[in-house]
Amino acid sequence: MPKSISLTRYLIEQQRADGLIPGQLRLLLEVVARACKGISQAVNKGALGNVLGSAESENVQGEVQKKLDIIANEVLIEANEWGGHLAAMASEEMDSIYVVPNRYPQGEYLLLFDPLDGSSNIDVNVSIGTIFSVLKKPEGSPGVQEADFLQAGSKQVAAGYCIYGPQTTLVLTVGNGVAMFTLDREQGSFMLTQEDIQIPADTKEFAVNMSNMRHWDAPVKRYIDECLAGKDGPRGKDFNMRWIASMVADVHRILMRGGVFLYPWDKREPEKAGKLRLMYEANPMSWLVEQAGGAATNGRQRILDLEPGKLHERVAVVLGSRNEVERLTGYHEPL
Ligand SMILES: O=P(O)(O)OC[C@H]1O[C@](O)(COP(=O)(O)O)[C@@H](O)[C@@H]1O
Ligand SMILES: [Mg+2]
Ligand SMILES: [Mg+2]
Repeated sequence: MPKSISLTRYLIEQQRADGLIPGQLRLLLEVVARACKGISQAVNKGALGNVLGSAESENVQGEVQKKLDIIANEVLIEANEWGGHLAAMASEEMDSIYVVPNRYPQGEYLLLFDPLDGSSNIDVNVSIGTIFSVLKKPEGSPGVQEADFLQAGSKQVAAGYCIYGPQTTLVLTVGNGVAMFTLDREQGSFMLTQEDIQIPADTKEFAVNMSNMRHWDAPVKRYIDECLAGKDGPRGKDFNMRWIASMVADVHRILMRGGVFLYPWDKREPEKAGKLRLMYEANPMSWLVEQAGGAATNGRQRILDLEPGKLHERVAVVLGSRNEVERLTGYHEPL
């Protein structure tokens, strides 16, 4: 890998050489990256910037919003609304879609985001992130409505996340493998630090919130019981466990060294398919994981094939090292 390739240069090369990125999409991704730099700065300031703590408001899912949830949402909207590449945006923190105001030029893309993932970790200085997904507005539909967003994850044209951890790192796919860029704070640029990221097919590490074990369905319980049985159990090997409670950080670890991540359906709220949101958490992460050679299902079906019924739809998630995802998916009865 040649040294010193910035995100801008990487995207221009993808546009030129591979024709994978139309000009408007390239500009859109640069704006998202710029917004992430702004969010990273706010995260870094922490208490000094008065950005920690609760905002005393609730989002559409009934979750108490943190100040940084709202700041990150505003940064993303303000950065993206005037550039001319977007028709509308949707966010975990907004009830309905945000249509680009008439005073700005209208573009052909739809941007979805979880502005701040891992909100419970904001105040305790643990890695958090921004997750994003880009879709194309369906052709021929006048204006833009929520229904335009309801496309399967397989229709994404770009997806990624930015993790605010010991380093600020942006991980991206446009359907040509997964590339990673680390923020060089002296230059103010994201620099390419890894290309063609691959998740090993096998692993000895799982990530799940074990405190929910008594609420799980039998196939999930069986899978974890077998991992816990270690060398003496049916798997014949010892497993390690990690749970950061920021999906972005758990998925980042899996992209870096393998592993399997589970947030299954459970009996606490049986009417919900899962905790995580399909359109701006599971879909972008599933595409990244597949592009890195891994797999992602809801226990039965490939996540990228699910047809969303609503913007804030929830989904059960199993993703990561291919053989583990296939094993757990195999434990579920087919539909
Ligand atoms: O606290 P729990 O139940 O373990 O849930 C943790 C999960 O919730 C999330 O924080 C949900 O994301 P938000 O912070 O964006 O709502 C995931 O990132 C994480 O995997
Ligand atoms: Mg989230
Ligand atoms: Mg969030």
